[in-house]
Amino acid sequence: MASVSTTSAKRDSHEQNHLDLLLPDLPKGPLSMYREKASFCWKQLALFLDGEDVIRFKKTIFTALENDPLFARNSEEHLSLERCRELTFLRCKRIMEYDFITMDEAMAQPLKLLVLFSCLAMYDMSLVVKYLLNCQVFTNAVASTGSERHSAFVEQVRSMEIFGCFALTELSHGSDAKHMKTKATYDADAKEFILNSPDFEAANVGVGNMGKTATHAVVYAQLCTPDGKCHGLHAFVVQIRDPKTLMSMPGVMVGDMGLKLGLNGVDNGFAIFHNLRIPKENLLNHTGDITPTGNYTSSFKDPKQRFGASLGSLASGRVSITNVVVCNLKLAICIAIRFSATRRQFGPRDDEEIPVLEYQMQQWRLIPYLAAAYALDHFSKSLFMNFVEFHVGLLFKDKSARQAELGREIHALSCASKPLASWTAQHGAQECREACGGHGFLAMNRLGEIRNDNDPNCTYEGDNNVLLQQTSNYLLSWVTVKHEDKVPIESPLGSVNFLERFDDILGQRFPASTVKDCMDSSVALAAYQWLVCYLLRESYKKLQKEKENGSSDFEARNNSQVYYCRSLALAFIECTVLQRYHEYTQDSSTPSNLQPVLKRLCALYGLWSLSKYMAVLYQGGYCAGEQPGRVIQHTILDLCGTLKDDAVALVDVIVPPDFILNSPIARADGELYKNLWTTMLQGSKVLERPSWWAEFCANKPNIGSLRPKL
Ligand SMILES: CCCCCCCCCCCCC/C=C/C(=O)SCCNC(=O)CCNC(=O)[C@H](O)C(C)(C)COP(=O)(O)OP(=O)(O)OC[C@H]1O[C@@H](n2cnc3c(N)ncnc32)[C@H](O)[C@@H]1OP(=O)(O)O
Ligand SMILES: Cc1cc2nc3c(=O)[nH]c(=O)nc-3n(C[C@H](O)[C@H](O)[C@H](O)COP(=O)(O)OP(=O)(O)OC[C@H]3O[C@@H](n4cnc5c(N)ncnc54)[C@H](O)[C@@H]3O)c2cc1C
Repeated sequence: MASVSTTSAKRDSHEQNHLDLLLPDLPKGPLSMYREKASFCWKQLALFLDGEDVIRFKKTIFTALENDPLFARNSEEHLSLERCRELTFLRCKRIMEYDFITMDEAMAQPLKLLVLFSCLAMYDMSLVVKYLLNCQVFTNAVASTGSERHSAFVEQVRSMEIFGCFALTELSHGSDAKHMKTKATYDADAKEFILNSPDFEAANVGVGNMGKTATHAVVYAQLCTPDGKCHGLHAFVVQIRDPKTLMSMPGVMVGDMGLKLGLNGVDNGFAIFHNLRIPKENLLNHTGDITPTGNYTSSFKDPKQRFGASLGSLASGRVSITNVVVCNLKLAICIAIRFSATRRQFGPRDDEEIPVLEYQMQQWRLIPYLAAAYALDHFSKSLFMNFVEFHVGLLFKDKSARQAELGREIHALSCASKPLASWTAQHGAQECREACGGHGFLAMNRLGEIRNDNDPNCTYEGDNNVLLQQTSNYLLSWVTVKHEDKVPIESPLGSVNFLERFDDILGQRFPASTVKDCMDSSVALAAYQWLVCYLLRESYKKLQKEKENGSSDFEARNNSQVYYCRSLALAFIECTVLQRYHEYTQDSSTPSNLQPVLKRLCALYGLWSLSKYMAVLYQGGYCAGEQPGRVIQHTILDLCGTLKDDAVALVDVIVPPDFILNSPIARADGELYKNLWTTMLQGSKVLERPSWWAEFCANKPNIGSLRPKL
C-alpha cells in the first residue's frame, strides 16, 4: 500500500501535469531570471483567477484568430482608411461566423461574454467596437428600450440581414442629451412618424458604424404628437441604408466623418433626416407609446425618470467599457514590464549593466499600473455581474423598489468606473510608452495604437467629466435621504452603506505609524472611507453656501465640481474598487500561497491611488505631521521593490499570446533585440532607396531662387 506522502506526491504531480497541459511553460530566455525569482506559481494564479473553463475558452478564441489568415498581423503596412475599414468589417463578419459563444451559453455563463469581448479587444479595439456596436449596443438598445414587437430587428442583426448603430449625439449637442433637436412627429392618418433634423446642427454625428456600413440606427428624437405637444426624448429604429445595396434611403443623407486620432477601423458617420417616414411600430416603446389616433401614453409619470429610463441602455455600455479599457491597460503594462526586465542600461560597475526594472524610478512608474490592472479587472468583472443581476430583473419585469435602487446604484457606479478605468488606462499607456524609451515610440511595438485606441473611451458613452456628476449627484442624494427622510443609508450592492457611519468615520485619524502597518490594505481602505465622507460633507456644504450666496441650483452645481463633487465621485469609485479587491484578497477561498502577492497588489493600488489626495487628507485633519505622508511614500516604494521580482510572473498571468500582444519588444521569450531587429528587417522596402531618390541625386535646388523680393 502506498504511503500517504507518496499518494499526495502523486496527486501533486498529476495536478502539475494537468496545469502544464493547460498552461504550457513559457520559453526559456532573458526573462527566466525574473520568472525564477517569483514568489508564486503564475499558472496557479491564472487558474485561480480565470478557472479552467475560461482558460480553455480564451485559448480557443486566440488560436482561431492566430490560425485564420484574415487575422494575420502586419500583412499589409500603412493601410488606407478604406482598407482598414474593410478589414475590420471582414473580421467582424468572421467573428460572427465563429460564433464563439451561443446565446444559451451566454445566458448560463454571462462572464464568458465579457471574456470574448476582452479577447477581441486585445486583438484590436476597432474590431471589438465595430462588433459590439452592431451585436450588443444596437440590439441591447432595441431590446431594452423596445418590446416584443421589435425582436425581429435583433434576429436580423444575428443573420446579418441588417447592420446596426446607435445614434444619440448631434452636431451641436453631445453630453446634453435632453436637448437633442431631431424631431419625430406622429402622423395619425398614415400611422407613421415623420423624422426631421430641423437644421444641420441637429445632424447625428460621430456615430460608430454609421459612416459606411450601418443599415439601421437606433435614433433618439423628440417625440411630438399631432396636438403639437413634445413628450421628450424617445428612441426609434430607423432604416438609413438599403441592405441590398448599402445606398442611403430616400430622406436620409448619411456619410462618413473621415480619419480619427485612433480607432480607424470603425467608420464614424453622420446623418440628416428630411421628412423620413418610419412605421409607428418603430418607436421603441418601453418609456412611452402612442395610440393609433395619436395619444401619448407612458408608465413613467415623472418626465425626469422617463428621460433617465430612455437612456438606460447606456449603462451596459459603460459597464462593458470599464472592462474593455482594462484590456488596454493590461496590454500596455505587459509590454512595458517585459521590456523593462530585458532592457539593460547603466550598472554599478563598468562590466555590469542592470535591467531598467531594477531602478526604483522605473518600478514606481510601472508597478502601480500593474496593481491597478489587477484591481480594476476584478472590479469590472464584479460590476458586470451586478449588471447581469439587474438585467435579469428587467427581463422578468421586476417592479420592486430594490430593482429600481439597483438600477440607480449601477448607473452611479458605471458613471464613475468608466472614467476611472479609461483614465487609468490612458495615463498608464502613456507612462508605458515612455518607459520603453524610443523603442516604445515605434508603431510596431503597439503602444501608440493602444494609447490612441483607448483615448476615445474617455469621451464616448458619455464624457468622463460629465458622467462623474451623475455619481456625485447620487451620493449627495443620500444626504437628503438620511437627513430629511430619516431613512438609513443602505443600497442593494452596499457600496454606500459605510456612509451610515459618517460621523464615526469623520472622527477617525490615519492609523498606521510604520511601513509594516501600512502594508495592510485595510489602512488605505479606511483612509478612503474617511475621504469619501469628508468630500461628501464638503461638497454638500459648498453647494449650500453657493445657494445661500444667491446662486441658482444650476450655478451652484457647476461651481461645486472642481475640488469637490468631481473629487468625491472619483474617491468614491476608487474606494469601491479597493473595497471589493480588499475583500477578494482576504477571502478564505483565495489560496493561502497566492494571498501574499495579491495582498501586496491590493495595498499598492490603494496607497498609490490615495497618494493623489494627500493634500485633502491633511486639509481635513485625517493626517497630521510628517509621519503619515512619509509612511505612505515609503510603503509604496517598499511594495514596488518587493513586487518587482513578481512583476514578470504577474504579467505572464494576464498577458495574451505573442500573436495577440503583437509587440516585438515584449514576446514571451524575452529576446528583445532579436525580435526587434527581425521585425525591423522584415518591414517592406526597409533596405530600398526611396522611389524619389533622383530628387536628391539629380535635381539640386537652385539656392535663393524663390527668395521673396521686397
Ligand atoms: C452585455 C453588454 C454589452 C454592451 C457592449 C458595449 C460595448 C462598448 C463598445 C463601445 C462602443 C462605444 C460607441 C459609442 C457610443 C456612444 O457614445 S453613444 C452616445 C453616448 N452619449 C452619452 O452618453 C450622453 C451623455 N449624457 C447623458 O447620458 C445624460 O444626458 C446625462 C449627462 C447623464 C444627464 O443629463 P441631465 O440632462 O443633466 O439629466 P439628469 O437630471 O442628471 O438626469 C435625469 C435622471 O435620469 C437619470 N439617468 C440619466 N441617465 C441614466 C441612465 N443611463 N440610466 C439610469 N438613469 C439615468 C439621472 O440619474 C437622473 O435621475 P435622478 O437624479 O434620480 O432624477
Ligand atoms: C470614437 C467615438 C465614437 C463615438 N460613437 C458614438 C456613437 O456610436 N453614437 C453616438 O451617439 N455618439 C458617439 N460618439 C459621440 C460621443 O458620445 C460624444 O462625443 C460624447 O457624448 C461627448 O459629447 P460631445 O462630443 O458633444 O462633447 P460636449 O458635450 O460638447 O463636451 C465638450 C467638453 O465640455 C465639457 N462639458 C460639457 N458639459 C459640461 C458640464 N455640464 N460641466 C462641465 N463640463 C462640461 C466636457 O467635459 C467636454 O470636455 C462617439 C465619439 C467618439 C469620439
